[in-house]
Amino acid sequence: MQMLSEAAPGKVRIVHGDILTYKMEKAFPKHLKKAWEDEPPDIHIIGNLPFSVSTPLIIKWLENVSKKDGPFTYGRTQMTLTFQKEVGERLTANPGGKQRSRLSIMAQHLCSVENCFIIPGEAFVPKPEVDVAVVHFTPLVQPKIQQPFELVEKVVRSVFQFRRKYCFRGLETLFPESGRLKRTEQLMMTANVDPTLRPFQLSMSQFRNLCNTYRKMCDEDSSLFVFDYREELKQKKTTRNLLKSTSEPEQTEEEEDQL
Ligand SMILES: C[S@@+](CC[C@H](N)C(=O)[O-])C[C@H]1O[C@@H](n2cnc3c(N)ncnc32)[C@H](O)[C@@H]1O
Repeated sequence: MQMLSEAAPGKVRIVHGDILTYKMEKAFPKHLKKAWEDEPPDIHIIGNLPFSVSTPLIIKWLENVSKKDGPFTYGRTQMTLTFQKEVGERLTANPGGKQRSRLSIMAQHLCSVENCFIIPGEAFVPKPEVDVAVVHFTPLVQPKIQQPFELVEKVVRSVFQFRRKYCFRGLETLFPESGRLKRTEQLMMTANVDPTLRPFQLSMSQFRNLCNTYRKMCDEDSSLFVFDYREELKQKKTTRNLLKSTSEPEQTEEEEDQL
């Protein structure tokens, strides 16, 4: 790095810092800024980071894309980053694909994502245990789901939490126990999604319909978005433990899923 800086005086600036906290919005000259609808700016983020950093970082940057802040205050800044091969496959997986997951929807609803090529592990010294995928991201002018990042995250996380079950099972967890079945049916019918599809089979437009319908339900019931299924489970467990001495232990839904 130092040699690179010396070989190109005035052209290379090296910043020693943590990429997870570095304020990228201050890194480049203001005149490079482009309007969001314009072509991407003359700024390209390239990173070959440890896998433990690149995955949390892409989630953070996807949130920045959604909010048009951080590196995306300059417009639709493009990124080329390396990931463990399997993570690269998840980022680019299509509906029905084995690797279709939360990351596929979170990345593809905000960016056009391209798996450029694979670098075999042997290319590195010391050789890592896994192959490396080089993935390119260009933020979309119009996200495919036009809802806040946190809402999309919540719906997508719920769908994929029971990967091998019908998508109905995961979506149920968006609703409190009282009225859960009725509201899940209402969500699926309004969004026109077959409840017996598996999470990995859902298309982007089905996720969009689910997010839009869930948003309407949240607008009608202000307590819905903050509802936390895990918290409800925890409270049920506490109540059960209190009653344990007088009754047989009951099996919770979460435990059932682990069997
Ligand atoms: C796989 S090496 C790549 C080195 C070089 N960039 C290349 O492509 O040949 C990963 C580099 O990321 C650096 N790194 C690790 N965590 C980081 C972080 N949080 N912020 C910035 N750099 C980090 C490491 O020090 C290491 O130099």
